[in-house]
Amino acid sequence: MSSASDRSAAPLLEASGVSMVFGGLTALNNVSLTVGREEVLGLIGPNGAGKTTFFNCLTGQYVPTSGRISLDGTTLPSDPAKVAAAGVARTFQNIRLFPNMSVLENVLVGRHVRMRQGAIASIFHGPGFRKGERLARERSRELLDFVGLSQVEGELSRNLPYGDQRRLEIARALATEPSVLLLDEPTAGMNPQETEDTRQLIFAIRDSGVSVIVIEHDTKFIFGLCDHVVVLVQGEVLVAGTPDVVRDDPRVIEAYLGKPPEDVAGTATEGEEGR
Ligand SMILES: Nc1ncnc2c1ncn2[C@@H]1O[C@H](COP(=O)(O)OP(=O)(O)OP(=O)(O)O)[C@@H](O)[C@H]1O
Repeated sequence: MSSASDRSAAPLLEASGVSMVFGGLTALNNVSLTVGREEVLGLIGPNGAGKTTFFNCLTGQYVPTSGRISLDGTTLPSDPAKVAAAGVARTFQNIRLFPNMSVLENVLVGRHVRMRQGAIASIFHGPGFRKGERLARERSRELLDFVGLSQVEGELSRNLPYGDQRRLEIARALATEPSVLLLDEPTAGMNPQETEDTRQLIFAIRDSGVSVIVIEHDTKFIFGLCDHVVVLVQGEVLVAGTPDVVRDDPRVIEAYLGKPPEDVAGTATEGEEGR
């Protein structure tokens, strides 16, 4: 039997030998990685490397052809609702808010993953239901405060500026009370200030006790953010390690980035600020 200290030393999320084959195309081949508690892991790689497919396997959207994914030692089911309830939340490459719902309502949608109202209470809006709704609103407002959107809780989400829509997606994902948050290109299309704000928000999420996996093409952002980085190329792990190790690996520079090293290098010290 494992003790509590054994458990806290063990990885929070573990993928072992995950492969995903679509017809004749191997999108993922034997991918293994771990994510620790309160860790930010970066997942980088060229277009078509399999990054989003890997997220889809983690969240139960895809059933891997082979391999195992576990959270806190328990194998995750291939069912998105059950995976969300187990503690894995995500945002998408393209924003998927409910455009005609308010900012607060969008977060409440995420919150409902955690609500345990009985059918009778829901139908008759009894005291249990009303209390649950009140608590859900309170928690949703806390999250809006956390991401800096308290002032606009009544706005329709479609009227928010782009960067705020991305923050709202993160608040909605956090409303499910995840232990691991998956962010798919959270800074795509952002200006430098929004990108920096997102970096600080991810540090704050980590410090609140949630592990984060981030897919990004902006390697400078990744190297300045993450504790560990995994490089996927053609569905396989090419290199994994700390930002320093990954940035200096010639295979990463040649095989993945094909860019001069000075374009690849982020500053290692940037990543240490958040700790
Ligand atoms: N549902 C699917 N059916 C068939 N092929 C798929 C499916 N989903 C992904 N693929 C293929 O798997 C490969 C990996 O795609 P994926 O979107 O995971 O890459 P990615 O690393 O996220 O790329 P990008 O950086 O461009 O988003 C691609 O060749 C893609 O066409």
